[in-house]
Amino acid sequence: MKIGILTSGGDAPGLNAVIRGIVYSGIATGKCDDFVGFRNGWKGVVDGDIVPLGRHEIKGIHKLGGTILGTSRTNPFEGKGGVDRINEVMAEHGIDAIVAIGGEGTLAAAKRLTDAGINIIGVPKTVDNDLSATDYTFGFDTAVGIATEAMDRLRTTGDAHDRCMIAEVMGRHVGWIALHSGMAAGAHAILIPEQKTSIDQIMEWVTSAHDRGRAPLVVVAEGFALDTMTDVHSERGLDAFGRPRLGGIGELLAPLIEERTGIETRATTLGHIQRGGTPSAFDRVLATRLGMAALELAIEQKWGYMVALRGTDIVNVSFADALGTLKTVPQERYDEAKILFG
Ligand SMILES: Nc1ncnc2c1ncn2[C@@H]1O[C@H](COP(=O)(O)OP(=O)(O)O)[C@@H](O)[C@H]1O
Ligand SMILES: O=P(O)(O)OC[C@H]1O[C@](O)(COP(=O)(O)O)[C@@H](O)[C@@H]1O
Ligand SMILES: [Mg+2]
Repeated sequence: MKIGILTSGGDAPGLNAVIRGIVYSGIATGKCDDFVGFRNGWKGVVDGDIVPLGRHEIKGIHKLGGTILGTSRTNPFEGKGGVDRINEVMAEHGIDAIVAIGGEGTLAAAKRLTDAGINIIGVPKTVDNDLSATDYTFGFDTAVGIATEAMDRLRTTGDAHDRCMIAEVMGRHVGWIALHSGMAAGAHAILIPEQKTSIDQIMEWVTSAHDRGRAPLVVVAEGFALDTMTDVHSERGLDAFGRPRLGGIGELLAPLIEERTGIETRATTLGHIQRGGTPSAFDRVLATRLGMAALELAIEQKWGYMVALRGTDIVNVSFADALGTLKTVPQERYDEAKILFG
């Protein structure tokens, strides 16, 4: 069997470890030794942009951030794409199956293509950790680690100047990165999309921390909205799929907090730093195991399934069951964190 691998959507630390896990386990078990990579996500499938993937290409890549294959947010049904074109490219290159490593967007496309008869296995990826079918996605632990380290640094400069520091993190429409990095850094307030909050409440938390002699740290997820806002804060237009590009809520909150509390306030948006660089050990192990399990699924020809983490086990979930609902931060996880606010 010849397997083509692609990485699609926003990159996440651990993508290379998945690629290595698939190829290496295929070769090591003797189950498959014929792999190629599609460059830049679905774009490479549609364009027939294909590179060899052998032992040489995957050597040591589990330690590297980004993806050796490149990624994009290309929709495989748009432009010259579509089922016929993809079948044509696969036949031309003798490719029997695709392993698609991506988030909910990539996997939604994978489901449509599988329904049309193309052999696809999925591997879930996102720093946002918002896929409901898996307990954790690789990339999340690394992003939380980077954000936590940044917040530790924001706290020392905040302390030195007696300022309120706002750290804005990624996560799109969920607050997982904010919740975990905020708890790890000991934030005085964590603002997430799942919990609309008033400026008065934020002011109360900031003032109470400051009254105890602390330099308040406020962690805000990019998708957070104040209770007075009708929509998320977006000032950079739409992405290729027509979704609002998020970012900037921290800068919006800073003058409001400063004005109401009288405490000098600075905002830092961590942005793509959270997705760059070397994956954590946890993410390398998770990504490698997911890659190995994806290879097994392909050998079993379980098309239309993705691998997922449940507890400490790697399990299989059908695309149909995996897609649909976002994994948001449950009320009890927020309530637990909130006890330590202020
Ligand atoms: N329902 C869908 N059908 C077909 N293609 C889709 C669908 N949803 C998303 N895509 C395509 O997949 C790309 C990757 O999805 P995106 O959400 O950007 O990243 P991720 O895979 O990380 O969630 C999108 O830019 C879009 O072109
Ligand atoms: O890299 P871009 O296109 O600016 O997108 C930023 C978005 O990508 C993410 O980092 C990851 O999202 P996906 O996993 O859906 O690709 C979000 O947290 C963020 O909102
Ligand atoms: Mg997505």
